[in-house]
Amino acid sequence: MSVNDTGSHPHTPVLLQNMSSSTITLPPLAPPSARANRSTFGADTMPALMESLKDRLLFAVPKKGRLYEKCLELLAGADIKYNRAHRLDVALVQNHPIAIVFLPASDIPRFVALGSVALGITGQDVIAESTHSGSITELLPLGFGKCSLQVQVPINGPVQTVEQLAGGRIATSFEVLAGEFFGKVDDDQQLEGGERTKIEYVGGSVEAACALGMADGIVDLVESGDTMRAAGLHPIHTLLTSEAVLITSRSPHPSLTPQLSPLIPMVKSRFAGVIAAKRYVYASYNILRTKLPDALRITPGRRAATVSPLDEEGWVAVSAMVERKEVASVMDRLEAVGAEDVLIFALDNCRVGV
Ligand SMILES: Nc1ncnc2c1ncn2[C@@H]1O[C@H](COP(=O)(O)OP(=O)(O)OP(=O)(O)O)[C@@H](O)[C@H]1O
Ligand SMILES: O=P(O)(O)OC[C@H]1O[C@H](OP(=O)(O)OP(=O)(O)O)[C@H](O)[C@@H]1O
Repeated sequence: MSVNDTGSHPHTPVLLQNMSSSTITLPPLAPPSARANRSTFGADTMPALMESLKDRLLFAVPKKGRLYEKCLELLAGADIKYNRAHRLDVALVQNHPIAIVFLPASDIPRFVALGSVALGITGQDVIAESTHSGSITELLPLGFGKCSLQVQVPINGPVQTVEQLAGGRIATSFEVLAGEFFGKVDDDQQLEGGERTKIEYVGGSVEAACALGMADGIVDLVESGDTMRAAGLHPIHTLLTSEAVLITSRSPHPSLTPQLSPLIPMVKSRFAGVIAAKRYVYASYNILRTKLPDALRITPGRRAATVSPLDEEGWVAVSAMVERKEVASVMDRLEAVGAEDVLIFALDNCRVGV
């Protein structure tokens, strides 16, 4: 994961670099040589594309990496349909006045904060690292891309605390967050001669830095911990936990017209429905009315369970939403209190909030 939110961005899609339309604010241009090599958006294509983006809400989605597939699933679940031409980083949505803009996850906070795009998906880690975090509102946590930003050191090395790392060398893609964190450690430690911890930027494979002798410790993202274990590292401190979030700018761009503004709550509520449908299942069972209190303690439902009389004296049917991750244990416990005909249904979609 490489983060570079402050300077010019060699990977910023040429479409966005070249467009000059009232609908978007322009990031810095890439060097002419870089532009000359990217022939996807010829002079013929550009005006038509710019015209088609007018009166559309621009929505930035990571173009690759850990968040990409999950974002596509979310868009499909929310019935946001688009055609993406080969090599094109902009896709027009067919059934809404929205255009999806595929950007590097680390650039999305900047585009959203500047109002160049109205909505975006990226990781909270990337937002925290961004110089624009103060201009961004998180609308909805998306439940994927969960990871932690940790200080990791060699398992058998001489350094085992962050205090011992003070004055040493740290390799990271998160220069801002690591710099802030070790700045405080340095302030507390007051090393002789005012020595400070050195933060070295690396764009990826950060875990290799200690073995290569370029760092005493690293600051990097960890999910399962497999990468760090394989590199002989272990965590000694967690700077933050993160997941993917739907974001917008704190101060909406003037291009966000009254026609386009309602699309933001619509996308948010559709995404929330897709997330909830993944998180919950629908449980239904029959039980003797005398055992109902025991059963309702197991399946209280989100607001309350639905209880209906059965056409058999003394029996009721119960239905309630249950968290998917708990479903096996819920079924065991229902059986134990006398529930019969326990059925579990997957939800296709729903509107219940998350
Ligand atoms: N191991 C992981 N598990 C879960 N989420 C992760 C993990 N690594 C990264 N992420 C999340 O995905 C985001 C994008 O990371 P990823 O490494 O896929 O970026 P990328 O777009 O490939 O960027 P780069 O080219 O800079 O490496 C991160 O900012 C973080 O929010
Ligand atoms: O705890 P784990 O589940 O093993 O995941 C952690 C790894 O995932 C990320 O890198 P990624 O694989 O995205 O590649 P990168 O090093 O090129 O950024 C991160 O930088 C770690 O290397």
